[in-house]
Amino acid sequence: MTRIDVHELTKEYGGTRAVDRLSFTVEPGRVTGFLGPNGAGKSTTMRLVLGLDRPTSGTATVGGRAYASLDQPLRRVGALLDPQAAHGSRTARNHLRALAASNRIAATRVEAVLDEAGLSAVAGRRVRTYSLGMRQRLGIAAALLGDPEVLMLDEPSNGLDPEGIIWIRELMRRLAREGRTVLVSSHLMNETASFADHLVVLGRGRLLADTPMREFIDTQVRPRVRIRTTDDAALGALLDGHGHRAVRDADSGRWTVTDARVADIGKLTARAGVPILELAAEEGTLEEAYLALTADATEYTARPARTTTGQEASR
Ligand SMILES: Nc1ncnc2c1ncn2[C@@H]1O[C@H](COP(=O)(O)OP(=O)(O)OP(=O)(O)O)[C@@H](O)[C@H]1O
Repeated sequence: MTRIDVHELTKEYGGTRAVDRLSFTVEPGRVTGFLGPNGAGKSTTMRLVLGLDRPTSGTATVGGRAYASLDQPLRRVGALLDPQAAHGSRTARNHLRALAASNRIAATRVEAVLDEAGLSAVAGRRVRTYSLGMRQRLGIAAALLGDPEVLMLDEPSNGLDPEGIIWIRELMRRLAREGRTVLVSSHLMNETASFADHLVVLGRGRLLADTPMREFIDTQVRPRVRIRTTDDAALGALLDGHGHRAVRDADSGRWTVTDARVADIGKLTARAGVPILELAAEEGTLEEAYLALTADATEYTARPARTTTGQEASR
């Protein structure tokens, strides 16, 4: 089984510390989402793992070895870093054939990955005529070419249409099920939530979290309960009387009780005889959890828009 091991990794560009004493392990058999604000150091870390840059200090290894020392590296590690990497004047098929030949990969793999990426019908076209999504598919096909145990994909959903997004999600899940090591960076939180088992989160080059996804959300987002009644006055008084913080949305008539569990609120309202139309636990989302964690680690933020409270009545 092949792990990616990053140990005390540091990379400085001039005065900028892009990666700062970073240590984590990417395990096989699961998809690890690699998250962090713009400039957090995700791409730099991937480049260091691939030996495309030299670390200032520390190590990054694949299966215990530096990438540069791997024999036939494309058979061990497949990577998508830059979808523009293919030569525009070549056809997609020829681009992959050249890659296969230089890495002693069987030519039959070319047709297999073209098919896998949905590019068979356009494989004879020059890459310069490809859309961003098609280039992205070609980059993923190239990453899969050597049937590698380790895959590192930098924002693979970029430019993909909805069908392509579903494809890449299923592909990553399947690769993990096959026991491969899959590291995927993304800024799309809903997407990441749909495919990642585990998360590594960076902020300003440092490790902010290395945790299973569900645990990450549960520790960052307090539990909430959604509740609707025919007697708002009674419910409001009951929650208030028991020290619960609750907000009622005027449009839907739903209350959201923060920091509460559905079993407790259910018992409370049942005992008090408050009629209930709806009662549900509200799951925290990855986006909420991520924003809570990275609030202080975001270098580049737009001025927040002025928010309006609408018709919410808060208690
Ligand atoms: N070749 C380089 N020369 C100088 N600075 C660089 C270089 N590559 C990256 N950096 C700097 O290192 C920091 C980390 O950049 P990196 O691209 O790794 O972040 P990222 O997390 O991938 O960001 P994004 O989400 O925007 O892709 C940034 O401050 C960036 O400007």
